[in-house]
Amino acid sequence: MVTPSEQIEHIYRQVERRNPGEAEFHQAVREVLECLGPVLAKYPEYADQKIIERICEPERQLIFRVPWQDDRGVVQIARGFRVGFNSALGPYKGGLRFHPSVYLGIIKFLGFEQIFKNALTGLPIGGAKGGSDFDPKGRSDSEIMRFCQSFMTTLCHYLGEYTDVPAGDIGVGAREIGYLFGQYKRITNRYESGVLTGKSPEWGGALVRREATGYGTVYFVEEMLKSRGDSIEGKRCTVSGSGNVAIYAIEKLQQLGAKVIACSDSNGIIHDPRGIDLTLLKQLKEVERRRISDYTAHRDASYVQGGVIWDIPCDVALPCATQNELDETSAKTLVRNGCVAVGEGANMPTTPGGVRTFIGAGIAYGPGKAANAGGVATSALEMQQNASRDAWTFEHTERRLHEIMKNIHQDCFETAKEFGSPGNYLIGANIVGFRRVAQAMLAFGII
Ligand SMILES: NC(=O)C1=CN([C@@H]2O[C@H](COP(=O)(O)OP(=O)(O)OC[C@H]3O[C@@H](n4cnc5c(N)ncnc54)[C@H](O)[C@@H]3O)[C@@H](O)[C@H]2O)C=CC1
Ligand SMILES: O=C(O)CCC(=O)C(=O)O
Repeated sequence: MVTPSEQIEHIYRQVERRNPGEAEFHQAVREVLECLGPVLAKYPEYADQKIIERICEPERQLIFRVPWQDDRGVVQIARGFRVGFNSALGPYKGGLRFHPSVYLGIIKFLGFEQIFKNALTGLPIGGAKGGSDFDPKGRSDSEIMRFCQSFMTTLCHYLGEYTDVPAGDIGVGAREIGYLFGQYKRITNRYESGVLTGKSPEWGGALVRREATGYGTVYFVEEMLKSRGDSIEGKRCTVSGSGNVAIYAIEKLQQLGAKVIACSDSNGIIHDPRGIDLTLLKQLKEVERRRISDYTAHRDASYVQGGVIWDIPCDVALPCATQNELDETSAKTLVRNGCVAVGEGANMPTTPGGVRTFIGAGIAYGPGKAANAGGVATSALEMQQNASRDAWTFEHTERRLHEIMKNIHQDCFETAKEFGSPGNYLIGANIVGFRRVAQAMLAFGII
């Protein structure tokens, strides 16, 4: 008789063997699979129908050449990716990442995470991710436009509001979505608003989508603290990154009465004990697209090149930059310094050792697929508005986002309890997301 944990170990070994060299994908799969033992014990039909094995195999994977010309007239060749991982709950949905570190293993880890995250939102969206190893840093506006046009020239054949709906991620914001949408419209001869989300509100985008991931992460942390009789008000917070997710996490933390004392970019960290000046940060990062070190030219704060933000004592830590940015050593430092809550705005920012440290210490740990689901949830709200040719107010959309985040928290909280691990949001999130997808897959038969 093979036990559920032996079955799971066997499946994981198969995934490793079939996807060599994709370390981030292996890490994401292992984390989910390690939570599923009690689920297989309760639902033996999942094993009979090989639901886990099917979920670990993407439904489709596209890799394509993206040739483009730089401002000097030199031809450049990048690689494009789009992985449609699972469409049991709806059309493929997930962002595009433009960053030189992108390869198939990164896109697959992100796409895999997206399956469960999207299921957690309770909205009808499947899981996908895409992107390119194109490096937008230092590129002119016209280079970005030419690259986006070339990228979409190939990708457009695989998209559609009922098929696959990309959005932004690292290196892809409203500017890139504009160029991508323009090219899609030109090639297909269709003004298909619902084919991309994260659009500008002037031409079909949802208000609050820009803010949604950061705001949602803070709402999730607020719920975790509330469940422990605590609140965000007055907390000292550190937020890594200074991109879309970080900026709007800082905004919501400040609105709720917290003080954010540090943020970062890939070069270094800013420590501003009086509290980050958000107007200045937005001007530097969103308008002027500068490095965060320039903050100190305008304000009395310290900049540490290559510093570790998690060394700064705080009550609440929000990793909002990139995968594996918070390791076991940093996790131990945070716990030792009295940190009571961690909310992952980024995807898989904490290494497995770091996650074990947080859970072992009993602090409130909100895993990315639950805590940062507000971004994709608001993308689904953007799709709703596009489908009904409607545009909701900021207040209405933010209220919907807030409700969704509260529901995600509640579902994770209750499910962790149901499976014997109260307070463990990692187990709660993975089981809620997995069970929803698994039930739909069972209903569809072997496809
Ligand atoms: N944009 C969205 O709606 C969503 C984004 N995410 C995740 O949030 C994270 C951040 O994404 P965005 O803010 O959209 O990207 P972005 O491109 O707007 O910003 C990324 C930020 O991270 C910083 N960064 C990158 N590597 C770093 C490192 N090693 N150390 C410190 N800082 C570093 C960059 O300097 C930049 O400030 C990513 O993990 C992304 O997958 C998750 C859910 C939705
Ligand atoms: O809004 C979306 O469709 C995707 C957001 C995303 O890429 C993510 O949740 O990591």
